[in-house]
Amino acid sequence: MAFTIKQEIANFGGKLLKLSHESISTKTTMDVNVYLPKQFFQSTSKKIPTLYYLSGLTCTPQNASEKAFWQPQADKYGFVMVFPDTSPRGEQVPTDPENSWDFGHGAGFYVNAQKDPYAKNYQMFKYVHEELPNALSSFHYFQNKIDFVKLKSITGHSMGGFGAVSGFLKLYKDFASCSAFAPILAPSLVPWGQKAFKGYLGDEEKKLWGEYDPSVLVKSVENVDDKKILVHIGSNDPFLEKQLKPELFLAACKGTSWEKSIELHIVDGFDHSYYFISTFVPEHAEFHAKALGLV
Ligand SMILES: N[C@@H](CCC(=O)N[C@@H](CSC=O)C(=O)NCC(=O)O)C(=O)O
Repeated sequence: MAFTIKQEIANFGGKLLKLSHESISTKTTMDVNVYLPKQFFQSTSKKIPTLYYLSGLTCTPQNASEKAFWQPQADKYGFVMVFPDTSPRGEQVPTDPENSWDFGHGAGFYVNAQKDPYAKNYQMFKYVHEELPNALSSFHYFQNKIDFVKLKSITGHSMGGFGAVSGFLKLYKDFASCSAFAPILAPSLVPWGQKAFKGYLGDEEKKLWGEYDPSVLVKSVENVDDKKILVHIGSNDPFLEKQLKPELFLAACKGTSWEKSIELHIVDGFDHSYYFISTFVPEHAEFHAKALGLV
């Protein structure tokens, strides 16, 4: 499917492209930002790997593009950044009946909805993990110089941190590495996750909840390649105790192949914002660059 280039912006050593395309999965127009590092504009025989960044509640592709400062890191190591949107949007797309910001528009939770009226559009897992990488691969602008499908890693923030870890565990072989900032890692047990899973997957479908919940997935996905998951959470995060609850995820990992593979850092004084995220982006960039064979 073709992309429309809405804006092409010189940024650090490369370019930020603001794209949109018609999605088959969501049946809507989807926005996505792609940062092309300086290496894209130099002659290279090797394909450039990709780091996908999944944003949190209320975000569009702009939040992280403007405030996370991934771009200088992408230039430093030579990876492409992809910033997808967080949900389908538009007047015809149903949203939260309560009009709250934790469900519906801007809150697709990276699952494939099964419940009406959301199932028609909220197919974000399929969109992010299948449709988008394949569509980007065939976009002529990129001249086949980028590997969007086979050489990729994933990261994200909050709802997007959940999406990154959930997607990584479900598609273990597809990703070189995974990290997350303030992720929701036990969604079935916290209010944001319960509301989203109930609305998109159904209250009666607890088995389906487990197919996305990282705290359930770690019990069945074998970490055969001894991959690590890097996580940072601020000690002053207002959502730490009610929504993030990293202790539940650590407890779930106990006795599994993931027990020694979660590198969790609770960092003193930081909150939930992009001031926190941008502080630790360089550490996450290096972590992914190593796994992608760039250092
Ligand atoms: N209602 C507020 C707060 C919403 C918020 O904090 N959103 C976070 C993600 S929370 C978990 O997924 C966020 O990333 N906000 C965008 C930002 O640029 O900080 C609001 O609407 O901002």
